[in-house]
Amino acid sequence: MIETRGLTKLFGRVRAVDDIALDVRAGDVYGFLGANGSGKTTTVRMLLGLVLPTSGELRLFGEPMPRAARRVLPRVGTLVEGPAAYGHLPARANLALIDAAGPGGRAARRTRDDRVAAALDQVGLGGIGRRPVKAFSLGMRQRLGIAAALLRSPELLILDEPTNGLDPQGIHEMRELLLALNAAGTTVFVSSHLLAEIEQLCTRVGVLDRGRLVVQDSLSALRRPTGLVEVRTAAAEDAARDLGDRVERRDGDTLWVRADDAAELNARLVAAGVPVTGLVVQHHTLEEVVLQRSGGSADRVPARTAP
Ligand SMILES: Nc1ncnc2c1ncn2[C@@H]1O[C@H](COP(=O)(O)OP(=O)(O)OP(=O)(O)O)[C@@H](O)[C@H]1O
Repeated sequence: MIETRGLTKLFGRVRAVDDIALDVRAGDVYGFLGANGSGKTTTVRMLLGLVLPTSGELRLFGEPMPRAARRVLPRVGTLVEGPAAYGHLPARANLALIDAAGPGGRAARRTRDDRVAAALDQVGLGGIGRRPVKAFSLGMRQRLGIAAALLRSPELLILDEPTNGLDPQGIHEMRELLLALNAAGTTVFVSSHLLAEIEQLCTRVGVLDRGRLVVQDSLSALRRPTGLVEVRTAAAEDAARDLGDRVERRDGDTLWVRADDAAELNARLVAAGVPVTGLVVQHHTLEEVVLQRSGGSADRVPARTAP
């Protein structure tokens, strides 16, 4: 769906995006994670032809961008830098205006009302009535922005920080919405600086650090097992004695044991007469992987140290 090679953008001497090779596949919920100033927005703007790359190649649906923009962009729904809307108009009128600015001519005009109603329904604003957009909460505005992105039933959604400024309830609703759209066949590319959000939402993750793509893999591969299994038992003493130096750490009733096969470990403990009440395979967290492979925040300016 999205493929870049050597994609680079310089602003003067600042390497905002530095030689990145994105690979977003059909069906992905792809999380594009990076600290503030790491280059996410610049990348998204290049994907959409809003900013020209300094060098490198970029394809959407296998077609070169921005050359094929007129063919490609109608297949893409976008939300970049907060949705714009006329505050004095209701949601329906705003979407009708956006729809009218799109391609389609007379045929599109005939089906406009249905399309607008369907998009509002999809984002949970179906019953919103004639309330002007200026009376909307931030969460409702973001949802309206997504509705605008959905008007043409896009195959690919590209969203830049869609949960910015939302409260926990709004973030939860946005996540549910994006998952539902993905389940219905839409590929989703979403940027965020919030690790937990990406971890809960995405199937594949790319991490940008000072313009460079330092991680790109499926979430399940990134969260691979650590090789430790957490064991809970009221007979922790007996378990520790039986397992010997396989026990990495112990805290009260809980032991962390080196084991590649949790079932084998369980069988061994049960055979030794140890009652196991809990057994959890430990996985690396996305946070560990990101911290390991990237430096500090790109826009953090250290204090000058005295000579
Ligand atoms: N038009 C521009 N002119 C000059 N420098 C720019 C321009 N746009 C972005 N930059 C610089 O490029 C770098 C990457 O910025 P970008 O906005 O892409 O990051 P970001 O990851 O989206 O950050 P944020 O999460 O804060 O929006 C930053 O150092 C920024 O200052």
